[in-house]
Amino acid sequence: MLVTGKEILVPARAGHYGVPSFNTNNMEITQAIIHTAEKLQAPVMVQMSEGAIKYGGQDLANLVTDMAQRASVPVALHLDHGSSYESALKAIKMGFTSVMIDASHHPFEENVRETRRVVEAAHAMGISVEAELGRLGGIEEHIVVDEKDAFLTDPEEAVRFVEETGTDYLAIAIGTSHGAYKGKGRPFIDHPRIEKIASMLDIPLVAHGSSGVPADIIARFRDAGGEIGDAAGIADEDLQRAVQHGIAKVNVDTDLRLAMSVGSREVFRNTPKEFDPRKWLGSARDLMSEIVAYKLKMLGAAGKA
Ligand SMILES: O=C(COP(=O)(O)O)NO
Ligand SMILES: [Ca+2]
Ligand code: NA
Ligand SMILES: [Zn+2]
Repeated sequence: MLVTGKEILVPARAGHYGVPSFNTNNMEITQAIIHTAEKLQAPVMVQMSEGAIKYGGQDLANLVTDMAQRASVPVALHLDHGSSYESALKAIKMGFTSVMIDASHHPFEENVRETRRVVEAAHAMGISVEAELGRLGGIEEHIVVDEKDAFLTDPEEAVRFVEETGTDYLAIAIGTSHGAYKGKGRPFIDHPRIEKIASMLDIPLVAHGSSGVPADIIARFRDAGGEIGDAAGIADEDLQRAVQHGIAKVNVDTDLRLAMSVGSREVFRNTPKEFDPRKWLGSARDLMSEIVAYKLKMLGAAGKA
């Protein structure tokens, strides 16, 4: 069933498990996410960035909301990194049941103002809101935040921010970053900071940049002709500890991008004569489904529908 993000994330925080929020851009990714969640009887969130909206538009939004409505588990359609009030409202008009307003690169007061506007409008329409305080390293679709400008979320500021905005859940910067290169070796996750914020805020917390960038997928990507540098992701143990302490939504995009690429590239490499798209798209869907299943189990969402 199609539900709001709040209906999925409030139980997740209370139950000390994480719900992955996977980015989608097409039918196969969406099927891998929702069909696997149904198999594992897990709640799940499907998210579209503004780039995905540009790429798939209402066609893709309708595909997601239709599959979500027919699903046997709770599914939300979430706007990832909404960059303005207009973008958030447009997404709600398109059928999204959860919207992020990402104004975290602005000064605190401006972030509060922008976020509060979205919260008032979204709540008037029964839609839940994600906001962000703090700045992740890496590339957020519309802005590049380089390391020196990245700053971790201040707990006291977070309390003030939630009081002044009324946001339903809060994305915090605690050491993760977007993309395949999250740092040399195992990225530092600031668990004391997560635990301090969680002790002061009872709303669900969100971890962006949480892909694991698994070594076996990276090796298969290279073996199938892909080129990638020394990629590194977030360790499962760090996510499993984080979801014990307030993180309820775990954003994953890179891992499915890599899996989709590996699934298709291996078909191109193994069967050069193949020209039935269902062969490489189906292989991509299968590998993405494996990744989705792993995440749902690892984060504890399996069986929680
Ligand atoms: O935060 C993310 C995705 O992060 P990854 O690049 O680690 O998948 N989307 O909003
Ligand atoms: Ca941001
Ligand atoms: Na988001
Ligand atoms: Zn993100």
